[in-house]
Amino acid sequence: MSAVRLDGKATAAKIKADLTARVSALRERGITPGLGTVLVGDDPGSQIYVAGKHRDCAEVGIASIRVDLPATATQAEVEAAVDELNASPECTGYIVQLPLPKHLDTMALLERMDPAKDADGLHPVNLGRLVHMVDAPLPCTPHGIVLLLQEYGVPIKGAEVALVGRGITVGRSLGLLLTRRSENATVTLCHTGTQDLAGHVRRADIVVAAAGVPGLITKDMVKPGAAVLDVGVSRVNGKIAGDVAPDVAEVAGFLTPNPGGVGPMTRALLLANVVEAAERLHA
Ligand SMILES: Nc1nc(=O)c2c([nH]1)NC[C@@H]1CN(c3ccc(C(=O)N[C@@H](CCC(=O)O)C(=O)O)cc3)C=[N+]21
Repeated sequence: MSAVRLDGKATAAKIKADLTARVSALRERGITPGLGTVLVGDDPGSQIYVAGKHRDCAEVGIASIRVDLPATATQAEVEAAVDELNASPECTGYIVQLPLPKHLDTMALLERMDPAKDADGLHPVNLGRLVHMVDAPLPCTPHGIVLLLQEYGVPIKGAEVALVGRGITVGRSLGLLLTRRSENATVTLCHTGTQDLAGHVRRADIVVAAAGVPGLITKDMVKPGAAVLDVGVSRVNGKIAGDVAPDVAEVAGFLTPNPGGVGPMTRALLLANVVEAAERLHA
């Protein structure tokens, strides 16, 4: 048996085609959505992601504004960049690329962002709205995962879901998303303090691996037929290594390739947040 491939690249292309049409409708009204990125330092991974985001923008007709600061930038300098994007009419949504260098106060910077321009859905006000189950820009990776499962008809309602990793960008936020009434999944949020990880994963109909530990999820841990989504982006010998061991494909019913799975969905849903912010602003 071999798992159905959850093709994030192809699904993201469909989403981008829809966004391209919505961007041209906005442009006909004289409105150009614009994505801002704030990148501090020269982490090679972050450089690649930010460059990719600007390429994606060009593809769907979104303008982009890039602010790059040196690794030595002070809190005040990064705050000034945030203030500038908050005030800029060309910027309808932006992100501060994470993680930031250790000397910076990430929470203070996120709180300083205009929640209406929060393209990542990670502003505490927007995460609070998600907790309250009211409308807000959604975190991109969790939203992308839900759309990818829906695209392939993987049932979410009533499913047992094991989330591996409690990070704010994936596990924690995805748990909130999947337990809304509209999704109605049952979620177990596993983390480094979990006693019996294999036991929790084995019960799951859907497994999302976002721990950043290469090969953490092995074949023996996966229930036959389960959907497995690999969010891991570790680098081992220069190559992307996911959190899911390759032979999981022999037992899983559905599996994301990596690369080509969750990553492209994350990028597409970032664009969606920027377009939605522009639509909301000019409604
Ligand atoms: N504020 C913030 N928001 C983020 O969304 C954010 C962040 N900070 N910091 C870093 C992580 C990582 N991340 C990825 C997005 C897409 C791919 C992606 O599209 N990857 C391609 C492969 C790209 C390659 O080959 O390097 C793929 O999976 O097919 C990967 C990683 C977003 N992040």
